[in-house]
Amino acid sequence: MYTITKEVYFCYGHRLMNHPGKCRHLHGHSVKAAITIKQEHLNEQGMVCDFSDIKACVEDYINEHLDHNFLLHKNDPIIPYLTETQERFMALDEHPTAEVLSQMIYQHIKEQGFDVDQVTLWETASAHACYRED
Ligand SMILES: Nc1nc2c(c(=O)[nH]1)N=C([C@H](O)[C@H](O)COP(=O)(O)OP(=O)(O)OP(=O)(O)O)CN2
Ligand SMILES: [Zn+2]
Repeated sequence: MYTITKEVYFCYGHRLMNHPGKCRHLHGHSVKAAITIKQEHLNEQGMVCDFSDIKACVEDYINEHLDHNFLLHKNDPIIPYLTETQERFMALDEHPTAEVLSQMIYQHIKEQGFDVDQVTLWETASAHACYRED
């Protein structure tokens, strides 16, 4: 089994509404997502796939949904204010944790037909979450 990993970088604001500590406050992160694709056999170019194919697969999704966006739980009380002032945000059914964002990116890549192994989201230099299936 071969795997390759492409890193992409973006940033977002969020808060974790039920967090008992500082993360319940509005704050932001500049993050790295590491996307790993797997293949049993290499293609005619000797690759799992081109690194640039992975970037092309995720960059529109990240720019449209995650990058420089405010990622909030759908019950966050700031949503009416952001709506009223026409600020950008995305309301999620789940809390906007690194785990949930990893799963969202994973799902998108899978839907594009890639054999995705895992997505790891580094939310800070010392903390990351990973989503994989199997
Ligand atoms: N399992 C998770 N725990 C936490 C998440 C998460 O997404 N999944 N997110 C947060 C905060 O949003 C933020 O990432 C803070 O993380 P943390 O590492 O606690 O913050 P610091 O960088 O300030 O860490 P220090 O090592 O204390 O400097 C919290 N938990
Ligand atoms: Zn955070």
